[in-house]
Amino acid sequence: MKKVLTIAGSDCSGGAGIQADIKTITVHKMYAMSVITALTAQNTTGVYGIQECDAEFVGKQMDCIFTDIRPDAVKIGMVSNEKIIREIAGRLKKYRAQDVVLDPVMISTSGSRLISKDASEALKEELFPLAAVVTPNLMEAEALCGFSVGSPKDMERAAEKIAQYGPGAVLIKGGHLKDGADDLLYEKGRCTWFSSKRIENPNTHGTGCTLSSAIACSLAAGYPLERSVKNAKNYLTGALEDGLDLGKGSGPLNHMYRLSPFANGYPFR
Ligand SMILES: Nc1ncnc2c1ncn2[C@@H]1O[C@H](COP(=O)(O)OP(=O)(O)OP(=O)(O)O)[C@@H](O)[C@H]1O
Ligand SMILES: Cc1ncc(COP(=O)(O)O)c(N)n1
Repeated sequence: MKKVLTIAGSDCSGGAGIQADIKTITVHKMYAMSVITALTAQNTTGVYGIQECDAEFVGKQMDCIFTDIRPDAVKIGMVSNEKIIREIAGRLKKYRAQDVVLDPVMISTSGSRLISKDASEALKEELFPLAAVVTPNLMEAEALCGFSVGSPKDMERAAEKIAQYGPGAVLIKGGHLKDGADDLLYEKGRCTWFSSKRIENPNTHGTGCTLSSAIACSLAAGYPLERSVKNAKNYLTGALEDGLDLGKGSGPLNHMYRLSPFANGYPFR
């Protein structure tokens, strides 16, 4: 059984963060482990409170995992302050973690800041060089590269700039584009586009968390990055297309949307 670790914040309403990650990993028939960096009080309408975890305790959780059940891949989501980021980076290096997928979560769909302003620098310096791929959305790409990113051409320019922070690759997600929902993978100077039709569903809470966990699962299964992104995009599209409608705001995805193809193990071969 492949093992995948998520290092992220808890979303008590189950749509994003740790909960979305564990659902994704489990539906991929893999063993999910979690290091919780923060508790959030949130639901489909917004984020109403954040309780950060003590940084040393984040490190302790990582020690417990890496010295016992070693993960085949790691997904990183919400890491809200510099101390937590440094603790995570130190442990990833110490344990030589492989196949790290970093979702640089900055602001929630509902508009709340999930990372402190000064932590963005630490994220770039400490965690980007350890990641096989980083997966910013358009707004995060803007914050990282310092110019506005609203078109496919901008995405290509932004990816090239973000790649300079040292990750293996950059995937800029196009979920917030005006037309379509095309994602751009920039790897070793090469751009590959992953196109999909735009699904008219306002319930997109946790799409980024789900995509990054699904990429980590495919990497854990041994697929190369490009194919892993393709698999993850297919998984995400199915979970969004299913049209689950829960809560009063932007609701969660349906991870059980086609459970039967998963019955015999990893479904994308
Ligand atoms: N309406 C949509 N139709 C089709 N695909 C979408 C749609 N919205 C988002 N996606 C896809 O979902 C994935 C996540 O992209 P998005 O840009 O929404 O990330 P995000 O903003 O980080 O997500 P989150 O909502 O978790 O913060 C991408 O593969 C994107 O193309
Ligand atoms: C704990 C946690 N992690 C990540 C997100 C981002 O997801 P979204 O942008 O869909 O709100 C979130 N809302 N909460």
